[in-house]
Amino acid sequence: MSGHGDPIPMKSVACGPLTGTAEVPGDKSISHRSLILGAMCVGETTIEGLLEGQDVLDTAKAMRAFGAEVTNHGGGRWSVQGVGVGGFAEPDQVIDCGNSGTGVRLIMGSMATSPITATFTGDASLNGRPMARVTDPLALFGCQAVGRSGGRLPMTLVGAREPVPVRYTVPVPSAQVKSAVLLAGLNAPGQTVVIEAEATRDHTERMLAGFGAEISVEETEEGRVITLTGQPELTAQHIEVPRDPSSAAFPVCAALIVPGSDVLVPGIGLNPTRAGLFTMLREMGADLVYENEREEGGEPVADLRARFSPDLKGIEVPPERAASMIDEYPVLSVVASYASGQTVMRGVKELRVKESDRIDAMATGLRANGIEVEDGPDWWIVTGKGHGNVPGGATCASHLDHRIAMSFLILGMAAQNPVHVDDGGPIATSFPIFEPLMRDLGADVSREAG
Ligand SMILES: O=C(O)C1=C[C@@H](OP(=O)(O)O)[C@@H](O)[C@H](O)C1
Ligand SMILES: C=C(OP(=O)(O)O)C(=O)O
Repeated sequence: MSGHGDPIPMKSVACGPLTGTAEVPGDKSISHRSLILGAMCVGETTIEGLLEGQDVLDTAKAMRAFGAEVTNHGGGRWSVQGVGVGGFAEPDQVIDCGNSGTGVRLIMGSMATSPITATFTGDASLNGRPMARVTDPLALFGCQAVGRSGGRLPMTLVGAREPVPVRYTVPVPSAQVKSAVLLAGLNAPGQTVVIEAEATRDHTERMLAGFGAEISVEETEEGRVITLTGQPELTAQHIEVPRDPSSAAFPVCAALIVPGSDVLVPGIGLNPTRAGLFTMLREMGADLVYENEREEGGEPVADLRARFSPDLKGIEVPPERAASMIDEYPVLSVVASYASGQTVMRGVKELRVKESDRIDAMATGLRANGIEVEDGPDWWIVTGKGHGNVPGGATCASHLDHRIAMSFLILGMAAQNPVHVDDGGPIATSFPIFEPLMRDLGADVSREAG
């Protein structure tokens, strides 16, 4: 979905206690991978609980363009009839990945070692994001890429005719880069090795093993060394997608700052490479409890119970925890605004190349709402006002970024004055039911006349 509809201005107003159960949608990362791996295996993969956000719908459409049969059976049940590793057809249309960095980067990896050509584009946000981080390692397999200056979309990839396996050390902490290389390695003969100095989300490794690939992970002094044997026959799977911890973050954080709240967020994936925010919140003094801890479909899962926490303390976020909570810094900065003292976030340069420059977007909007924020190239510090003292009252720009829009709407739920966002439209990319779900809990979130 390139481009974007008319802006949807929204506001949130301080509300009474948030109570009840928040059933957030399926995990975005696992949803993308289910469709892509489903398309790359032989047979029919069935998926339950797929996230039906626009990012994932765009990946579903892309997999159809590469020749897979993708069917929506309703109620979050989907199936993919795969074409096998190396079986992708050449798309006869431009692949539009909309707002999704994960979608475009993983799909580029999955086609890079097939003898086909594909052209990729996205919306204004995605077309501004760096792609060389993916096309550089894909070039080592023999894939050529031509795009706009600065390695930006739109971009055409000519897949390698005779791919060679690769040994690659990922230079930035990025699960998207790691995954693109592993997916490309699937159709290269021999062993592809990916080394990451810092552990990032490991869904691709787990799911590749689940689909029957030969893959091993070794912890060494260099970091995590992942070895994948190319040209396996992947076998179709049944996948139950756990609920998304990055979406759960919004009702959880709202409950912590709205007086009297008590919210249950069931069935949340708590893969340690994703759960950094919840650890942080507990260290800040949040009343956040894991109930009914269990394993589902190879991923740790629990029900999260979040209650109003009037005595939150600002703390320093360990930089080595950044990858496990990378998408949660915007909403963490909102909670930090209601804490006492400073929340210090370092080693977070990657936040500047997401759907927006998230440090800049949050710093600007928080300052406009009366919060003190300092920032530098790879750090920022939020000085909390303490509970009850957040002024609010400003209109914040969401910059085509779902997490920025949702974070400012959470800010407004306990502020002295309503908080407005110029465009809530992007929320549909990852959390299409955000508005009704938050309203059901008791939040006063609404759309405003444009
Ligand atoms: O692999 C993934 O599913 C994702 C990886 C992260 O991006 P980076 O790889 O750019 O850190 C994250 O921000 C994104 O929301 C999802
Ligand atoms: C960074 C994100 O997504 P993507 O990179 O897939 O656009 C996100 O969902 O916060």
